Amino acid sequence: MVYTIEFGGVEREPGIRMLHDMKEVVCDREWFDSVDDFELYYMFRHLSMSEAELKTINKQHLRYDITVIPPGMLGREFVKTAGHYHPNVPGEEISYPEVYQVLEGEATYLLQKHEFDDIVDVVVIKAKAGDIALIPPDYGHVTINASDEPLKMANWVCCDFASSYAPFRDMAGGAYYLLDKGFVRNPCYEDLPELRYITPVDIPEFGLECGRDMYELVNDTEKLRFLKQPQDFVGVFESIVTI
Ligand SMILES: O=P(O)(O)OC[C@H]1O[C@](O)(CO)[C@@H](O)[C@@H]1O
Repeated sequence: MVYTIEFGGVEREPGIRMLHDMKEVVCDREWFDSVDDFELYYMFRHLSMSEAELKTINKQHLRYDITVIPPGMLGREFVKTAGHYHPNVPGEEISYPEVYQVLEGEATYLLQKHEFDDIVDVVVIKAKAGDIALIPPDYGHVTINASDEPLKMANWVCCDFASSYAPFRDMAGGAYYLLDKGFVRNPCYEDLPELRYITPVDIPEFGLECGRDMYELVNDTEKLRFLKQPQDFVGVFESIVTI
């Protein structure tokens, strides 16, 4: 039976990420080779509470999604998303950012920044229900559910681009794996910086407040312009990532 959620009074069917979609990025290869395929997480994209709001969201080139990641282990590793980067905004030297909010459960976000062939920064944000986690431009990201409850999270993102999964696939996953014994380095990456931990914060410039449902920004989409024109908000991104 398909796992569904209700949003805006409508039952929604998900896109489903299967274990086999994650073939290249799972740490525990022995475990991977020993199990049959199964459903890992559920992606409900292009959501809105009403048709009128969907029109507003589409007109603004935005997308509001919900993702549900049931708890579980991929062998020794906690269940996670495939990991992706976003492309640069056309004509700019900066990539599209994204913002997540945990709706239920707990998330561990792993963010990593490339400069040429090097990873120059790796950041962990641990977030609980209500918390906001901003993915600044130029950071690839993975979401991990390291709890024993389902993780339900929302995101706002610009809908004008396709995510890039290849950098994570080519390196057998993110810079660090979160195993039952804690974070370990992914040996495919050379010269990794130490993990940095930052905490979820309110971002008043973007109308984002921990504990306040960020879907409400559908009524104030100007606040979400940073998702489409991040080049105008570089100072705000810098202040958040250095906290
Ligand atoms: O498997 P992916 O594409 O990394 O997706 C995880 C979630 O991230 C998003 O792509 C947003 O970045 C959601 O639409 C999706 O549900």
